[in-house]
Amino acid sequence: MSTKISFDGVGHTFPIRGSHDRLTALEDIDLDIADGEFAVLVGPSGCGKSTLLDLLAGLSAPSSGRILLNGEPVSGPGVDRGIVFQQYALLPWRTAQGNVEFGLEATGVPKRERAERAREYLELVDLAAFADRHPHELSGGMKQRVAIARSLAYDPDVLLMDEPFAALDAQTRESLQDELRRIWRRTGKTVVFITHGIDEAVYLGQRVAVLTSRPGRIKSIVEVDLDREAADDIRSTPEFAQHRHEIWSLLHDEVVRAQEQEKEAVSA
Ligand SMILES: Nc1ncnc2c1ncn2[C@@H]1O[C@H](COP(=O)(O)OP(=O)(O)OP(=O)(O)O)[C@@H](O)[C@H]1O
Repeated sequence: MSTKISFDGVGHTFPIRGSHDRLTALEDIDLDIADGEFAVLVGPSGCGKSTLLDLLAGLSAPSSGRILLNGEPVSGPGVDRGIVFQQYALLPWRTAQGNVEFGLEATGVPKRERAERAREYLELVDLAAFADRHPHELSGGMKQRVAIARSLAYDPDVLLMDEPFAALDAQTRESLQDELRRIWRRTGKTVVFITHGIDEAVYLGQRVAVLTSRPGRIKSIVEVDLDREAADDIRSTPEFAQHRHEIWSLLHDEVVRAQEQEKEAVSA
C-alpha cells in the first residue's frame, strides 16, 4: 500500500515564557502512515500528541524535519485534511444540517449540492432524523457525530482526530468507536487518531504508535492483529487483553516519568 503521510525527523519546540530557553515538545519523529490506514497515537499527558496533529494539520510548521502528505511537504491547512477535536466546535446558531453545510461553504460547493451532501453525511452518521436540531438539542455523542459528518462532507483524504470521544460516557464512546470503524471501512479514509485510552487504541487501530514522555519520540509501534469476526465482544478476548497489556507496559514507565516532569514544573 502506498504511503500517505510521512513524518521525517520531525521535532518541535516552543518558547518558554520569561526564559530564553525553549521547550522541546517533539524530537526526531519518524513515522510513515499508509493510504487507508487507521493509525492511533498514544502517549502520556503533555508528550506532544496534539502538537504532532497540529503540525500535520498545517496549523504550525515543525521546528525541524518535515511532514509529507502524498509526497508533498505540508505547508498549511487544507481541505485534504479534516479535523475532529475533543470539543465539538459546532456553531450553536446553526442546525446539524447547517453545521455540516458550513464546511462545504468554504470549499465553494454550490448551495443545492451542499444541502444534498450534508444530508448524505448526516445519514452516514445516523443523524438524518436530527438534521433540523440545534447543537443544544443534541446529546454529546450526537454533537460529535455532527462534527464527524462535517469533517467528512468535504471529502478529505485524511481524518485527524484529537481525543474526539474523551468527553463522552462509556456507552456512547463505544458506540461511536463502532460507528467510526464502520465509516472508516466504508470510506477508505486514512485516519490518525489520538487517545489516552488503551482500550480505545486497541479497538480502533491497525497500528498503535506509543510515544515517550516529553520530548515525545516514537517508543514503539504495535501492530494490532485481531480477528474481529471471531467474537461478538472482541474486547473480552485473550488477544485483545494481550495487545492491551503490551501497550500498557510500554506506556507505564512513560506515564510515571511524565508525572515526575509535571511535579518538577510545578516546583520550579
Ligand atoms: N503554544 C504552546 N506554547 C508553549 N508550550 C506549549 C504550547 N503548546 C503545547 N505546549 C507544551 O508542549 C508540550 C506538548 O503539548 P501537547 O498539547 O502537544 O501534549 P499532549 O500529548 O497532546 O497532551 P495531553 O495528552 O495532555 O493533551 C506540553 O508540555 C505543552 O505544555
